[in-house]
Amino acid sequence: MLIRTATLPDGSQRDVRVDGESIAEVARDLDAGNERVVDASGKRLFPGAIDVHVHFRQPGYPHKETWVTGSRAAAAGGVTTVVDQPNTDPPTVDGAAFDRKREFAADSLVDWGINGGVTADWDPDSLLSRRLFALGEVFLADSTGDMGIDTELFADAVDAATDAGVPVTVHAEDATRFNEDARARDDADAWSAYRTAEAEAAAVERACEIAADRNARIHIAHTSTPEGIDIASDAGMTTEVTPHHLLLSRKDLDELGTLGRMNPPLRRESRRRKVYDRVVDGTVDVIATDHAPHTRAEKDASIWESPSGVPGVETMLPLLLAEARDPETALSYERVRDLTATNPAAVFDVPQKGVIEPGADADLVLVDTTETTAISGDTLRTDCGWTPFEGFEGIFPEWTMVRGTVVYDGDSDEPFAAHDGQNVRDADGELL
Ligand SMILES: O=C1C[C@@H](C(=O)O)NC(=O)N1
Repeated sequence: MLIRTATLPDGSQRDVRVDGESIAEVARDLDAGNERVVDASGKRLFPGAIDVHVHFRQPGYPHKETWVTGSRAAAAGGVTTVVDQPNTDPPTVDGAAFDRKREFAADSLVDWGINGGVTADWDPDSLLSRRLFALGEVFLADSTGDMGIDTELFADAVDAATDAGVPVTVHAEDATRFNEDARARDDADAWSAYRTAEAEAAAVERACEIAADRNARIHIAHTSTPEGIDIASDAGMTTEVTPHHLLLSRKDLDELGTLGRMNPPLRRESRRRKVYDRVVDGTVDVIATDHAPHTRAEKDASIWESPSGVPGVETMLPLLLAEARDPETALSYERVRDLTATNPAAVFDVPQKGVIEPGADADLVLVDTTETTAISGDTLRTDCGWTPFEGFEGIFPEWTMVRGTVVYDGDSDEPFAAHDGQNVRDADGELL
């Protein structure tokens, strides 16, 4: 396929030739051979997004999401690689559980990686002998799945992963810093009052100290506070922010109710703005969704009983593109590309993804940034059927390509192609 006159994220116009699964050429005025030509003039072409933090719920909870519905949601949102987290049933804490999850991942329309987790009864030897994407999210406090561990076990896990050459991602909250007084309340904001910003900052600090003592590098998942971001960044570690911590705050909880409960929770508007600044200025490395679907019926409970988590894989890139288009924000299309594709590929060492360059995987997303659509839970592909971003404007893909195959075509009556997503390759081009 020859994609003609596409506007790349940096504003330059190029032709992009796709040959098989890879990008063959990126240049001006390429001659068309015997191939399909797509006129992309006036449209923008992005590298497919790499969402390094999704919960696709299989095995264990297929009523919340499956690899089929989750990966369709990803493709419809311009995400061409997803990385699944270990809090499934069974939890992905040994080699057998990894192998079992791999069978479900075979249903994925987009490329994928599988993370391994840590619990008191994990089996590091068998787990780390598998081709993990990363060890993580390692939970330093309980969340969905109750996989919180203490810092001693965390230190052992960092040692084991570092010896095996596997990156570590951390869910950093310190439950000893939660505000027990908030337990007396029953409004939706009580969750944010309970799981405090200080609890995140303290856990980030401790995790970074443990890593630094070992000369190891860790990646802090879904940082929700400027304090947490700054501590990690000053310690030379990488950070990730979710779209919900970037765009929503405690002031939205009146309307969201328990749909706005997640871990870490939404923060005050003043903190959200500072998180946004750090996303714009390059302090934050990665945007990832923490796509954590639960059914509406499950969420429809008291703030203390409702499960934590919101869906997000389908709306991340559309929301960020709408932010970049808005002249009132300082977010650029180039920065969106870096946060969603180039940086996650660099942080996790997946060099064949995240860039539009000859030799890279042809993971591409074409968008028309002149058109926005109001986001609605009714039309999203995630099986949970709701979104915390109801009514927000998004710029959705016209089509999404994974390794040369258009897996999602928004103009078609049958938008999803049959396609086998693959485990991403490691730096040597070997299948993970
Ligand atoms: O850490 C997590 C886990 C996730 C889930 O539901 O799996 N939901 C969250 O809100 N945070």
